[in-house]
Amino acid sequence: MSSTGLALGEGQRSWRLGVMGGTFDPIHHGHLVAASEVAARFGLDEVVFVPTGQPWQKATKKVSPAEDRYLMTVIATASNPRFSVSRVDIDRPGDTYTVDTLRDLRAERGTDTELYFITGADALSQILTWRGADELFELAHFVGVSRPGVDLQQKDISHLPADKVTLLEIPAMAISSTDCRRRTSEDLPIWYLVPDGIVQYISKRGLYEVPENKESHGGE
Ligand SMILES: Nc1ncnc2c1ncn2[C@@H]1O[C@H](COP(=O)(O)OP(=O)(O)OP(=O)(O)O)[C@@H](O)[C@H]1O
Ligand SMILES: O=C(O)c1ccc[n+]([C@@H]2O[C@H](COP(=O)([O-])O)[C@@H](O)[C@H]2O)c1
Repeated sequence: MSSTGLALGEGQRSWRLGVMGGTFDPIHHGHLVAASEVAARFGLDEVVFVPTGQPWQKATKKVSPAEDRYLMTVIATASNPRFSVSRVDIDRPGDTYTVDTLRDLRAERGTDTELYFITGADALSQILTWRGADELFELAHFVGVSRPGVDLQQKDISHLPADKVTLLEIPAMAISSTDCRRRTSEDLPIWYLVPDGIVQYISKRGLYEVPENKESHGGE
């Protein structure tokens, strides 16, 4: 890794680190394809997956324990040498904000690391509602990826700094965590929507067995 704390020498370039933040409840192939595609298109050296601690925008929904979401993310990414997982968000108390995620990764990896935050294009168009929106663009470049149901041509990002934001069409994967949870609760298969190890983990831990609308808010 280039994050040695020493200045970069001549001919060396900074380490390009993709940051894929998500609730990952559970992680699925849509997330993995998005990370892989952005890595290829931006020449990223590594993509770090960062499971959220407490996603404040999902405060009224039941979210599985952070350790389950973290372990599923580790299992799903283990076979790719360029993928890694960070605990920065789940180890930080309180609600999760991306500005804290990026500050922590910057402090951990050093200033010779360029950060590329990967998110759905739908989320990206809302980014000015995120905490510390101005600082976000100083810390990272933002890549908004397509997902089924989101028309990139319709996304207006003219209010965002043009040199800090890119929209990227990726292979369409009509998969959502919501649908994986619903299918599990209805005893329908999720094979091939998520990596095999995630099917096994969900079954072993009994996650999502009760329909979401029958549960009270739980989480941590
Ligand atoms: N199928 C997909 N294709 C591309 N991007 C996706 C896909 N699913 C999720 N993402 C993006 O990955 C990031 C993390 O997503 P998240 O963990 O919330 O998954 P999700 O499937 O959207 O979950 P939920 O259905 O519970 O809202 C978000 O920025 C989201 O837009
Ligand atoms: O910082 C914020 O205010 C903020 C608001 C909404 C979402 N995010 C981040 O966007 C990523 C995807 O979030 P989600 O809820 O779609 O899983 C995840 O890393 C969140 O922490 C961040």
